[in-house]
Amino acid sequence: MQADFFDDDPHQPLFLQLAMTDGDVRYYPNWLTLTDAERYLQDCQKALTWSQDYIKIYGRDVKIPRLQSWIGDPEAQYTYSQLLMTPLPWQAPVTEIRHLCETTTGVKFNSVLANWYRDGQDSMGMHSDDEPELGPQPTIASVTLGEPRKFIFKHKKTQEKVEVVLEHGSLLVMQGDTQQFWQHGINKTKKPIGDRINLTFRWVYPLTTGK
Ligand SMILES: O=C(O)CCC(=O)C(=O)O
Ligand SMILES: [Fe+2]
Repeated sequence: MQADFFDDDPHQPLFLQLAMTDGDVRYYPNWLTLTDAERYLQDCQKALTWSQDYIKIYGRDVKIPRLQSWIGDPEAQYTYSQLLMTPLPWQAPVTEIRHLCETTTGVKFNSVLANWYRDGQDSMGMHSDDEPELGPQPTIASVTLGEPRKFIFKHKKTQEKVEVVLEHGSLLVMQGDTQQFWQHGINKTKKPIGDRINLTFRWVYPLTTGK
């Protein structure tokens, strides 16, 4: 990973600005203390309602390779890979982490997609979080708890790749034009690895009915 370290505001945690054109991605290692990260990992595993959803690929229903939970304010309905997700109510661990994300980024979040990668065979295909309900330049705050995984960015036009290992207790913030120009994802790995929970906080604009 190529990056510059930023420490311009002593009241804000340190972050690395990833070296990439057409995008704005910041990585905050050790964003949470180890004690908090451990506690949040266990609390999220226990407290959230997890399900293995299906997505349509070429007209067929395919089980996604991870568990998910969609949480948010009631109006924050969201389509993910053609799946309309109605949010579950906020719960203690995610509400706390949401406030920490809002403090670090200076933006508000009304929903979170939680992903549970149970082992190396769980993954996330390359995609952009560019659904219309997220607006043109969404800020997405992505918190990692548990096993570190390699996060891959791929530029949509130049195919350029940028990789960053997302560590336990870290925060990744994607903003500006990042979703317009880049895809991101997590590959499977044969390494014997354990659980990772990722929380991606978003602001979802309520869908208009066209009336
Ligand atoms: O697990 C991750 O780090 C990525 C999750 C992600 O890209 C998403 O939920 O849209
Ligand atoms: Fe994503």
